[in-house]
Amino acid sequence: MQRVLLVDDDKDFSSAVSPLIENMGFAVDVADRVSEARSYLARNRYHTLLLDLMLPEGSGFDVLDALPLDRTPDKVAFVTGHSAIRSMVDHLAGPNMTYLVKPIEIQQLQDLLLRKRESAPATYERHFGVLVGESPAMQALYDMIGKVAQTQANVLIQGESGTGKELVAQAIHNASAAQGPLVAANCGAISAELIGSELFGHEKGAFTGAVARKPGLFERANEGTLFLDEVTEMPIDQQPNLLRVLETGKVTRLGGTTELDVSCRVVSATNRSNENIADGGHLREDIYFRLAVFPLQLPPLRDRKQDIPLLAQSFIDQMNEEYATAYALDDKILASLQSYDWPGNVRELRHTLHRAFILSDRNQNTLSLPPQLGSPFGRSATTTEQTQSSDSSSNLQAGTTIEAMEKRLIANTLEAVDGNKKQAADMLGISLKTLYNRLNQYKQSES
Ligand SMILES: Nc1ncnc2c1ncn2[C@@H]1O[C@H](COP(=O)(O)OP(=O)(O)OP(=O)(O)O)[C@@H](O)[C@H]1O
Repeated sequence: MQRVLLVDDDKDFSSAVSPLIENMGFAVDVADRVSEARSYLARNRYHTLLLDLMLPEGSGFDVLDALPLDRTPDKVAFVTGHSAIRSMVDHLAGPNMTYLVKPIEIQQLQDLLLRKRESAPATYERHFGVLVGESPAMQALYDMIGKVAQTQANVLIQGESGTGKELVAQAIHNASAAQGPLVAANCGAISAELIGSELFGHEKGAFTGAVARKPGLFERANEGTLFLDEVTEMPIDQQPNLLRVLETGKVTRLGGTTELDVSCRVVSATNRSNENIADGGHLREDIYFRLAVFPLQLPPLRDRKQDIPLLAQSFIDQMNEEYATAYALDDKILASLQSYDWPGNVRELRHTLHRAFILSDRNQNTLSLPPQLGSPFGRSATTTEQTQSSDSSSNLQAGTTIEAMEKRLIANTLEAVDGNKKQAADMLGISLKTLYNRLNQYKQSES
């Protein structure tokens, strides 16, 4: 939620205006002196600063003087009892500076806060260098990331596909004092035969094809963070080896005899729910408790739709930078992005904007969205009937590529088994590894 800072020593005025601002969908902080305002500004970024000119300890300008460069609000309004202030503010003002004369009318506040919000590009912060979003759910997540990063606790991140689990692992690593690197492995994509050697390393000659000594991922992540994505897809017979390393902090390479000390935080991730992990026997209970010392649940995007404008703006900014373009998002586009449920979460949003970016007319600078939002991985925006009829009409249409058909088949199968990749691979008659390879290919071609 965007924030407003109200700096005024007139307590009656602050307590009358704050609820009005809150009703307009903002969080409000109130400061009654310069030092308090500065301390709020050091901690938060504000959409609007409402500033009384005359304050204990100085003036509203003293608050502005101390504004951190990266915390410039979208708009500053001086609040005064004297209309004579107008000429002064007009003289000083930039396009985002204005004034309000007491008593303030609701309409004036709405014009100031809401009109600006509609027309200005959303501004966003990258929390821990990577995560965008200011919804209460994301704020709570940042709080937990900040706390757990100060410890060495292992973290299990759960959430639907595309909610940002990998990014959260990066955020935890960034926020920690780790000296070593972040090393990532996708447990579902490594074959059962190779996973031991990938994680723990091997000595030369340990098995056919082991032509040289290879350190494992645990060793490479020493003093850093090991990210085990899709940890619940790790073959069950490999899990005791993992447990041993987690318990002892020692690793023995395959074919080796020496125990090596390894010290790293293990952050793991899964799309599976707690019930599915337990009932499906995907993770041994003892491993679960070692990995999930600190469990984190990522909210789906449909439950934090106020993050959509910020995320969308961040993706458009990235593309504009990469292609030296100047596309903007208008209110109509934002409204239609916010009206969709994004079953594929942030990844699907990003993909849709990328597609829109490619399709848009570069001379117009305004992005045009595809007529239908969503991807083959989307599950809820269209009704089942709509999906079935569109499927049946296009299933065997001449001109569809085999690759597109394969992608659709994989998407539909995953949908039918509620995202369970093992079951989907079985139904499709391919190995889990092949399924992951395909999904990774699609991911790469979308990003
Ligand atoms: N809060 C966020 N801020 C910015 N980008 C985000 C955020 N969350 C997700 N993304 C972007 O969305 C895409 C998917 O994120 P990520 O790969 O971390 O999801 P995931 O939950 O690990 O998905 P999967 O379970 O399918 O592996 C990436 O392009 C990532 O950069």
